[in-house]
Amino acid sequence: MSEPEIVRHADAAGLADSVALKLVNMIVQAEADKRDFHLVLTGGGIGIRALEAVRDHANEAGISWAHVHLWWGDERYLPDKDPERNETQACAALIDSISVPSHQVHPIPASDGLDGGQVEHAATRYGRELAVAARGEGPVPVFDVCLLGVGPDAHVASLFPGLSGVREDEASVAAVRDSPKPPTERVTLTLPSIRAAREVWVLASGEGKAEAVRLGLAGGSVDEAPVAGARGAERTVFWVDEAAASEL
Ligand SMILES: O=C1O[C@H](COP(=O)(O)O)[C@@H](O)[C@H](O)[C@H]1O
Repeated sequence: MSEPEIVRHADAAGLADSVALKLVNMIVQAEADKRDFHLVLTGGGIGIRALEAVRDHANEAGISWAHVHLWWGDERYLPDKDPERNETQACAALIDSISVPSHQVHPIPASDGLDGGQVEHAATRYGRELAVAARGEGPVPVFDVCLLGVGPDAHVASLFPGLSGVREDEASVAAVRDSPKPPTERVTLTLPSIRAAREVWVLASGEGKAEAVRLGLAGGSVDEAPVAGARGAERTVFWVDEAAASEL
């Protein structure tokens, strides 16, 4: 696992823009190499803002999305198109405006889908989809970049302090039934899946995230601060604005 690096920007706008530019450049390079690029999306304020910036830069540059696969780090287990779903927000911010092949967009199942409203079944289904994409090379494909927001309570994806999901070390995907942040039911990648990513990028903006960023970089108990366990195989970057960096 890699040691975290910190990239600081003055504010949320600069942070989102810089994340977007870096991502677009990586996608352009992968397309030039004709290599699949697996990107894990996040929900949350700065995560969605970064996707809007990706849309603007990508459309300006006219990039190809032919080899890009989009996954989600977590989802709020709600009906399809619910405005609180991370997928719905990502579609509005980015996906509806780009020409990524639809079979390469891999949303986490919705609560009104094929799983009869059973969040555990939805988690199992997503785990299977990941395994198929990994083509026998592991439980999940090698994600090029895993984007993660972080909550004020130091959660990442839907791995919350003190809940069992943080300690899951076998399954690639976990169901959450008791999220302290609504909705209570969620589906999340587990830490082993996040750590399988080449690069993990934690995005944090605003003073409310300052303590979580401090804990995430201090590398303390993952059970108390799941963000401390968010590390990439090759690179870990904490993209922060000055307010989120105020306790460093
Ligand atoms: O519920 C969630 O929260 C986190 C952080 O969101 P924020 O609005 O406080 O930035 C997000 O990373 C996660 O994907 C989402 O489901």
